Amino acid sequence: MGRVGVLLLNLGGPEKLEDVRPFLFNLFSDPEIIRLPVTWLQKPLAWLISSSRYKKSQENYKQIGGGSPLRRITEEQAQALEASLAEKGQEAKIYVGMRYWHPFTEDAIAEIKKDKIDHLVILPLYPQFSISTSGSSFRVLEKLWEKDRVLGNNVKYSLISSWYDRPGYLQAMADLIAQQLDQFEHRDRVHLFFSAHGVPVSYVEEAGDPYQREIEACTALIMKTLNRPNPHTLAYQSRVGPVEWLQPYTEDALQELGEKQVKDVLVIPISFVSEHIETLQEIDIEYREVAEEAGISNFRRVPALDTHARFIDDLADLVIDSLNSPSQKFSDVVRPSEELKMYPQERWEMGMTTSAEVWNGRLAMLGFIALLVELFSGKGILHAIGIL
Ligand SMILES: C=CC1=C(C)c2cc3[nH]c(cc4nc(cc5[nH]c(cc1n2)c(C)c5CCC(=O)O)C(CCC(=O)O)=C4C)c(C)c3C=C
Ligand SMILES: [Fe+2]
Repeated sequence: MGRVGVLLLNLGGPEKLEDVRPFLFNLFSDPEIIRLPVTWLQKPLAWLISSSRYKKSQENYKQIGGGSPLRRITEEQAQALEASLAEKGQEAKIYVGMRYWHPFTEDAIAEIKKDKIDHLVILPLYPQFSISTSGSSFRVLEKLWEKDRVLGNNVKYSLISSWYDRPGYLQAMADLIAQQLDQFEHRDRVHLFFSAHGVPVSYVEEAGDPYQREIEACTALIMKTLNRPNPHTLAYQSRVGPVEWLQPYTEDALQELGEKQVKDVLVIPISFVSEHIETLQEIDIEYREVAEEAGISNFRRVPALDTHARFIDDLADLVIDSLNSPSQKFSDVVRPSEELKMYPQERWEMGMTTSAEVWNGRLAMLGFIALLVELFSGKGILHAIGIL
């Protein structure tokens, strides 16, 4: 098998307040995050949104100590995984590849080439697959493999697209939930509130993103593993922009529980395995306020898995299993197909005619001018709906 490497994929986060704006620019430049009909508009729009959003976003990062803990935690997970693999007799070097901030995926791949890795296991730290997360990182990798002969010829890879149904992951989640439940005075009446990061509805309904299906299956499996009688709800958080996202929204679902006189709520962040801004700021500060105003007096959150021993042990088993079984290719996972429509292609088939392309261009130009006017005047539709 030769030299084995494991590439942990993650989103990345700004480490300092000055990083927030370029981080947001990178994020909104990704066509898997904002799907536009014309590609040339992507960067101007990313510049516009990051320029107008970064101050609000910086305020949130200030509340959690001035930066995202994601790099530190992902590196700790990498170390723990390397140690766990060594204990199981599998030597492997672990690399971290972030999509929108340092250490970037491209830099990790440069290291992998330098270290002459023969077999690379590609493991996203997202339990469930989404076009916007694992899919986007797989696309970056696919392009690198296509472009670079050394990679294409010398580095064999095993691709893991999602792993939300792993027994060790489920058990680790259930253990963390049980530990928190047992700290409530009336533990059987606590409402378990699964909160997943949302995606726009169009990702699921038009582009065929399996994310919602996997989130729902994961919630059911965790409830089964936990084996407690508590009622539960699944809701979606972190909505951005004016389009419809998966529902129910976390804030509405909390309000509804308050109206039903529910007093004890335990929030379980489900789409991510590290603490990050959306657990530390959005849930712990913003949603806590919503809950308390709605009359939920005991509001707690389950901590993220981070380097939980059972979880890391299971990731190590997953890596070993994937080395010994046939792997999917990037093209199996992210090439547009009848079921899964990655950006940009199919949604814009109507744009394949010359006249439609011309009109797309004109409309995009008009839109861009309107955005510039709005940015500088502070008035317009995007301000009215809250995106700027
Ligand atoms: C499974 C997890 C995630 C999905 C799905 C996801 C989709 C998604 N996110 C945005 C917009 C933003 N995401 C931001 C930060 C952020 N998002 C995730 C996870 C998922 N995103 C993480 C782990 C982080 C980083 C957290 C950190 O600690 O820094 C941000 C920036 C933060 C902010 O300004 O609020 C934005 C913006 C979209 C549009 C989207 C799906 C289309
Ligand atoms: Fe996000």
